[in-house]
Amino acid sequence: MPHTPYPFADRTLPNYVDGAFVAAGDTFPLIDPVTGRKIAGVAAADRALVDAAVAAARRALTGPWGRMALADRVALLGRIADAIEARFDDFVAAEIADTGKSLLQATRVDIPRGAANFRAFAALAQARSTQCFESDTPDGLGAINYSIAKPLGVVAVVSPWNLPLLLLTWKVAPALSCGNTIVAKPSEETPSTATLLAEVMHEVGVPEGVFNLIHGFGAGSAGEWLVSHADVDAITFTGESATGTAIMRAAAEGVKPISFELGGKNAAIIFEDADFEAAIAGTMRSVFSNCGQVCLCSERVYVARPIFDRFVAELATRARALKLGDPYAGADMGPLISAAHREKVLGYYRLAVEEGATIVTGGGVPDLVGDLAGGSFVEPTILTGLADDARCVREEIFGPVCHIAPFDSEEEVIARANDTRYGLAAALWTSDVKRAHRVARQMDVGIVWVNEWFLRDLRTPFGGTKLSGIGREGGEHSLAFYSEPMNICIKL
Ligand SMILES: O=C(O)C(=O)/C=C/C=C/O
Repeated sequence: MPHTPYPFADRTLPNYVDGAFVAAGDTFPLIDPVTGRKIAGVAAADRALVDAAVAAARRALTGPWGRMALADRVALLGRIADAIEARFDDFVAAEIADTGKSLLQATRVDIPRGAANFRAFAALAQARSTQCFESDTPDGLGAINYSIAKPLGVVAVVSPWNLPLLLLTWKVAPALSCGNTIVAKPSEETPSTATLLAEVMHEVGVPEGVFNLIHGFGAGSAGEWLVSHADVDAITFTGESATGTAIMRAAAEGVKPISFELGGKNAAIIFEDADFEAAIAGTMRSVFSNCGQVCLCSERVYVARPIFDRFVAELATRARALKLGDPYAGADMGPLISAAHREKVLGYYRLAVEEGATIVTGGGVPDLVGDLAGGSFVEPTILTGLADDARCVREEIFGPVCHIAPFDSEEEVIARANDTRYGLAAALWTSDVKRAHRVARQMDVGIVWVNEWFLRDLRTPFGGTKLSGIGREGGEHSLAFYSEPMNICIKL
């Protein structure tokens, strides 16, 4: 179907430093995962450019941005949201070119959240209050203690390839709303909407140095130089737990605040009294959305034994009906992000068989022809029959796959669902309101959905426990992370 062309076709995506687009130096290829073809080149920031970006961000803290009134900062965030919406089709085309995600996912979730994140944190910053205490003193004259929120300073933002614009702006919006400046490093797989965001910032007049964008990939590149940079004040990262560990080591040197949203091996629990159709539809979304490449996806599904066979059969029927292919030809599900990630997921499909799984559906590569034959597609896959200690049940796969197991009691399924080193999210399906509250509270995760999945109120605490991360984003939790509170005591 006709659609907006990819904005950077056959060009070099530039870095954005101190208000200028910089495309000099080495480049690396940008691959469209639908076809496996190179669609552009990406300018890799060298260490000098990373230094320049951090220095520009430092300078901007004491320039017009640092002196800007809150109302003007809030208005600027609103203009960024307006500009994203004005270029909505460009952002959709860019996000799909980088990821191959479905038109529905890009137009209903990813790009709308880009604007929504800026609007949410403009409103939260505007409404923010601080604390004040009237204090008694021995002389009886009293004192006033009040607190103010100051920016952290220069914030390093390292964002992932699965929800590129959503997750980049989920950090950039609150960081800016609190008066910080930013050096952002998007995933090498998905530089396009981040580069469009830099164009938007430039267009709406965000002062130079406030938002900087650097590209790079692999070890010994921009991302590593950024998170270990001595003049960065804080680091926020969403991505794999192993990368989080490496970033934490780099942050330790300067004792820097870190905000991490990492991996998951999330459970979906379907009780016998669940609304069956809602549970099936909701679990289709929580397993296969974005080709299973969402940290909140359900890779472990537990179904009450009396409805187990019916649930497995129905989910498999619907999984087989998913249309894979070109996002612009109405595909329900696109490819994985890259050939390398496809190899990782296919490795788990093979491992599942070795571990004794029954492959209810999928387990391989779809038979796609023409341009799509070069894409990183895998079949939506449903496994059963694995033991709870199987690697496919314990390790994050990050693909369109789940393992479904029966359970017999509430206590049993809670214990099994919590038996993981991760602790991000859970989805519970039940019609019993008491059970919903009782079971939700016992889940060792940061986020529980009941009879829903990925319904998002941006004011709620968002993040995970254990290997799934450190801290919470969302609402006042983001404002708290991106601020340094200061208490001032006035003797009366
Ligand atoms: O919806 C959000 O705000 C969010 O952070 C989603 C994260 C998904 C990670 O894969």
